[in-house]
Amino acid sequence: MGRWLIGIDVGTSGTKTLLVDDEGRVVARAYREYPLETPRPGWAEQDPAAWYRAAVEGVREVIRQSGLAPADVAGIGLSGQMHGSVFLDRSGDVVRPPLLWCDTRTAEEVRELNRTVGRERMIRLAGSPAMEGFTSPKVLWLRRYEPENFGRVDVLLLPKDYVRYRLTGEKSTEVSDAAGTGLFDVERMDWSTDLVESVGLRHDQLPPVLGSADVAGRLTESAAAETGLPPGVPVVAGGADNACGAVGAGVVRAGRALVSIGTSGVVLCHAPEPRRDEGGRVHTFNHAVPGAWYLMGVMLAAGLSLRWVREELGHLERMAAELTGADAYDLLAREAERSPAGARGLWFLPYLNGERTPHADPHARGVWFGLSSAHRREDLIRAVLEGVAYGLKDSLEILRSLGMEIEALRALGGGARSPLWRQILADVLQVPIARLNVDEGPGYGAALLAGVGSGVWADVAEAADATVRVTDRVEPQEGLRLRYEAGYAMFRSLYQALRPLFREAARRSE
Ligand SMILES: Nc1ncnc2c1ncn2[C@@H]1O[C@H](COP(=O)(O)OP(=O)(O)O)[C@@H](O)[C@H]1O
Ligand SMILES: O=C(CO)[C@@H](O)[C@H](O)COP(=O)(O)O
Repeated sequence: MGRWLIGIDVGTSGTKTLLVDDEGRVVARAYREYPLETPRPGWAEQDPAAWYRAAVEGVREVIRQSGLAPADVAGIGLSGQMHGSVFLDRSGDVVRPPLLWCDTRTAEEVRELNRTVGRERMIRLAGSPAMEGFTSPKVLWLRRYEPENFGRVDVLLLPKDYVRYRLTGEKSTEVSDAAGTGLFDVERMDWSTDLVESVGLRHDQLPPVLGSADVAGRLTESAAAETGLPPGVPVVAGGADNACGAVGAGVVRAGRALVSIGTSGVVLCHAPEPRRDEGGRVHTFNHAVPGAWYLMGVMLAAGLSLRWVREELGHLERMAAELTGADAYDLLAREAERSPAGARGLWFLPYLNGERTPHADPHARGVWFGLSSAHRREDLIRAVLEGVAYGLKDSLEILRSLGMEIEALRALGGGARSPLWRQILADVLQVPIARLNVDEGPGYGAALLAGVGSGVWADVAEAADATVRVTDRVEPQEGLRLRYEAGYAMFRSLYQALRPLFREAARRSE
């Protein structure tokens, strides 16, 4: 039996597959994109079959790149975007496209849950109040607007659980993704009867909940034929992308924390006990480390804000990238470097799709504020990078106000690969931003979980300790502290001032 591991991260823009050796070295990687469907404004759906295809092709590609014998693979682990509602019928077919974490159609259902179950009770049981992105309001939405589809639901899975079901034929989930449903008691670590019944589901419509490193099943004959691996390879339960990101960044014990700029933006810290935020601004979810939790604040459009700039304003960079093979994001960052700290008095509110932490406001929208004819394109881009950093500072401040001691943040996600963005993070958040020897995040954490499940490492903390280390740190520049503190105060005031207008604008566009 070989000792090579595969980690598959079922992300929002695409699926990343990694092949890792038993010393934690990444030896091959593959990436397959798929579309994000927006059938109506605020809706976000994907085709689960596309996730599975991307995973299968990813496995084939990493094996091909490495030249490894397929029989040398010891285990597979999965990580995935959280909260998406994969409704399966009795034959295991998808009832309707899942509603994803970034889908905000459920504002009415969120109000209903926070009223009927009670906001405080939701926070105590589920670790967070009901929010548009979570799974439970999606179930209510289905029951209300598509009763026929609701009647066909046999089981509810999360995105990576669906891919694992296709690989193994077993339907299950695990603690870290169960925690993001809004149906799970995060302290008792079991489905909450009250929460499950509040959305009209029965217990038997929810899958068994495993530990993240438990072996959940083995590769079936048909999945083996599709992936090119031998049948019987163990597949571990895996974890939510943020839990796996934490494992893959070594955030596996108290005092460790990370900042991630992917599509979303996250500040997350390890928590040995399930401390809740009574204000419901950050979430308390179960970790992939057994018996542990993590607290996190989530921005909906962190990397997405820069991606939007690239798509809508970055024609030059996209063209240059196509001609020269450079990365359009790198070119945008280079342009932003020409703008000074504070972007010549320009602010950007990164609320393109509403915001979760700290405002829980689906109506908030993006804003450039302070624009004058003196501003240049470079200022517009820098203001976006700074606006995302200010939004992440909101999460950091809340975590600290809850007593979480955070001395430094480990950086993850595509955005954190930019040296300029890392420096801005260090300066705005006033904490050192650490880089790691591996910054693959969730897919890497999933591979480590596969290693634990197949006996390469004794437990999750040991796997992370053996493989993940800090390679360098960006320090905050003391000379910019006051400027960014003033910038942050203005950023916060802007949202407060605009909040009623965001509501008014939403009412007008109904
Ligand atoms: N070179 C770069 N410089 C700055 N930002 C980048 C760079 N490369 C990627 N990004 C940002 O990272 C985001 C994608 O991050 P990633 O971790 O791959 O996201 P996800 O897993 O959510 O799809 C992009 O939307 C972009 O904002
Ligand atoms: O909704 C959340 C966490 O609560 C998101 O973090 C999703 O889990 C996916 O984010 P990306 O990895 O695609 O940015």
